[in-house]
Amino acid sequence: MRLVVVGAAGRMGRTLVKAIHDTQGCVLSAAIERPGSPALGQDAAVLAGLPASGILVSNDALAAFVEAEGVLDFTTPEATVAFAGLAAQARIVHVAGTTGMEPQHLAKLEAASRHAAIIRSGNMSLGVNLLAAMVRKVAATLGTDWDIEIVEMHHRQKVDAPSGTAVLLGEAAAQGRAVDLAEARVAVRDGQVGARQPGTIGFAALRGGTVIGDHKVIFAGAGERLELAHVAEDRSLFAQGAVKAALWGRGRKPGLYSMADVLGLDKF
Ligand SMILES: NC(=O)C1=CN([C@@H]2O[C@H](COP(=O)(O)OP(=O)(O)OC[C@H]3O[C@@H](n4cnc5c(N)ncnc54)[C@H](OP(=O)(O)O)[C@@H]3O)[C@@H](O)[C@H]2O)C=CC1
Ligand SMILES: O=C(O)C1=N[C@H](C(=O)O)C[C@H](O)C1
Repeated sequence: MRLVVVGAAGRMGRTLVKAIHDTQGCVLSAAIERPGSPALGQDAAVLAGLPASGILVSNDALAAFVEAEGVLDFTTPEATVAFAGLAAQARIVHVAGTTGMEPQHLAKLEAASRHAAIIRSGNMSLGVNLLAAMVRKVAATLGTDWDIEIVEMHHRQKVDAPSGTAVLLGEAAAQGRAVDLAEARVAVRDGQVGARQPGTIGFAALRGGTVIGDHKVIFAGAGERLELAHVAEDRSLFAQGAVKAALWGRGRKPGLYSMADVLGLDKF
């Protein structure tokens, strides 16, 4: 499968180039960065710590997409919306791992998914998607006298909070309780905030050092606590998940899909 990596010089971009190199049946067909990026003209494989491939980083996304079958996109919400439009034009699979997406970005992704398969997830790992399925089940089993709090920690360079994974886990908890996360969510506490409101789902975001991604969902009841956690030890697990998603999406009809679809976890 011919794959383009956008944001190819970023932390995930470099990891994706390596994952494509390591996957039989996949080939890097182009590497894209924004206009003005110092990475333009550099060999994408060399940036990823591999021997030179001859694929030089460029900023002509549409030209790259029409020659490819899929695009792996871990960039920014604005860039991902633009790439979704181009991937729809080129009718190629779009794997969107970008987090911090607001409702207006998601609406545009939804529109683009009428023309091409988009697989979007705040976390492409098997472990987190399995955790989400467990959280949904536990939240459905326990009543609202069990408080739900989601704690995440990431490296100091991360720009969005709460993390996409924390939101994904919050959505799973909200689904389990049959409530709307937008109404139940409490993402900031500072000062005299008053006692915890029953039924809310709280978030706490920690930032520091080089932490790749730690997530914990706490169910706090009277006199006991249940904690479900995931620790990402290497970015390659997200990249491998993204490549798997692209392969799964090849030949699939247009639509907006999730990693749970790719991993067949809906039946869990
Ligand atoms: N779903 C998942 O499993 C995972 C999701 N993520 C998410 O992926 C995203 C990227 O993370 P990370 O790699 O750490 O971030 P980085 O900042 O290291 O990488 C993002 C890259 O995208 C580039 N970029 C930005 N705008 C454009 C554009 N318009 N065209 C082309 N390239 C562009 C940036 O270039 P420049 O720096 O020059 O602006 C940068 O090289 C985040 O939203 C993160 O949360 C991360 C890990 C796993
Ligand atoms: O920015 C990151 O690094 C990560 N982002 C994703 C998120 O926001 O949940 C996934 C992973 O935790 C790493």
